Amino acid sequence: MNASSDIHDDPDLDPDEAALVASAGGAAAISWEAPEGFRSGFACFVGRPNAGKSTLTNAIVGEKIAITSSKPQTTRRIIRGIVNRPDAQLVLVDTPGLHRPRTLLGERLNDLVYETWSSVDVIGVCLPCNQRIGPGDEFLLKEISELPRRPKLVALATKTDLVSRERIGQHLMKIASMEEQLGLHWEAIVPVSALTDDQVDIVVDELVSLLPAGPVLFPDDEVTDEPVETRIAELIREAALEGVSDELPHSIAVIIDEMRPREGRPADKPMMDVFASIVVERDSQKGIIIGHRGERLKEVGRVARLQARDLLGMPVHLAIHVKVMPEWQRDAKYLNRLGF
Ligand SMILES: Nc1nc2c(ncn2[C@@H]2O[C@H](COP(=O)(O)OP(=O)(O)OP(=O)(O)O)[C@@H](O)[C@H]2O)c(=O)[nH]1
Repeated sequence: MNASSDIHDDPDLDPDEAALVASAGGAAAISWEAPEGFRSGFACFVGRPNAGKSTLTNAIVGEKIAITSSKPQTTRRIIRGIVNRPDAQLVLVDTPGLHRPRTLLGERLNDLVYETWSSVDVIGVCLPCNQRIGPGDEFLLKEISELPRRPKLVALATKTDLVSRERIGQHLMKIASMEEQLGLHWEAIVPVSALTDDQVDIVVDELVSLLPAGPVLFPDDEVTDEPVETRIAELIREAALEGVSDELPHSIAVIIDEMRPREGRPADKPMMDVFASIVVERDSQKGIIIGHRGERLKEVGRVARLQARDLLGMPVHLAIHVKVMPEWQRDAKYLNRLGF
């Protein structure tokens, strides 16, 4: 194992940051009793890689919680977002994609997927309008229909902004015909574009209508119960994946080595020190991440630092090391260390 390239951004407050810190103190938790007829429960989105699951989750929850990327299969952890309404609380669970396991990591991820599917009340099946429904989608639905405890299903025809109305119509007909073909039942079929925010509210209405009666499950000022360290690790991973070659995404993991408030700062001007490692499998991959004269890593740090600052509501000093851990995806010891 070896470490390299360390980036340190200028930690001084700029006026923007000062404003952010000033406005971060005022949020108060509101608590209320669940009224008669209140519904609560869990939902997740499934679909082929790139189907738009994370983007839809973000559009619904209205805060950046899951990572989105133009590369397939980058959503690796379960991340919950919570929608609070006067009549319901909807907890969204984001799952990794299901794929043929080639490594121990692959097997563990698939187990996680089945576990998540079985534990939710509703599954939203994302079927992008710009791609034909194929064997991959059918495989996924067959797996769901064979679960011992089958949740309710809603079909979501995603990315409607990319195609014509005529094409949307054909796509919806095809989705409807899957009921008979695969012996399943859609509670609803909803066309939606998360990108242009078209029908996102209808998706939420449908999901909520399928939840059981129940109390508030999480305090209503919580957007996600994912530890903040995990969310910052995801932000760094997302930034590191931007614009890198196709073989890299599966080989990247991020560990937050340490996160602590900077000592000696005035109480009204806090700052967070974050020490993180990007883990890759080979020296050549380390080179790609770091880039010529460290330029790429510096950019990764800059992007992730600004997002971490928004998340924490205070300036962040971010130091990133790149480490090589050969074959980490196959090694139980490394996987445990990385939290899988
Ligand atoms: N035009 C358009 N693009 C979208 C929409 N939703 C998602 N995308 C894009 O599609 C790509 C994949 O979206 P994601 O939300 O990451 O897809 P995912 O299903 O979570 O992908 P995996 O994590 O790989 O399983 C990204 O480039 C998104 O910007 C949409 O409604 N319209």
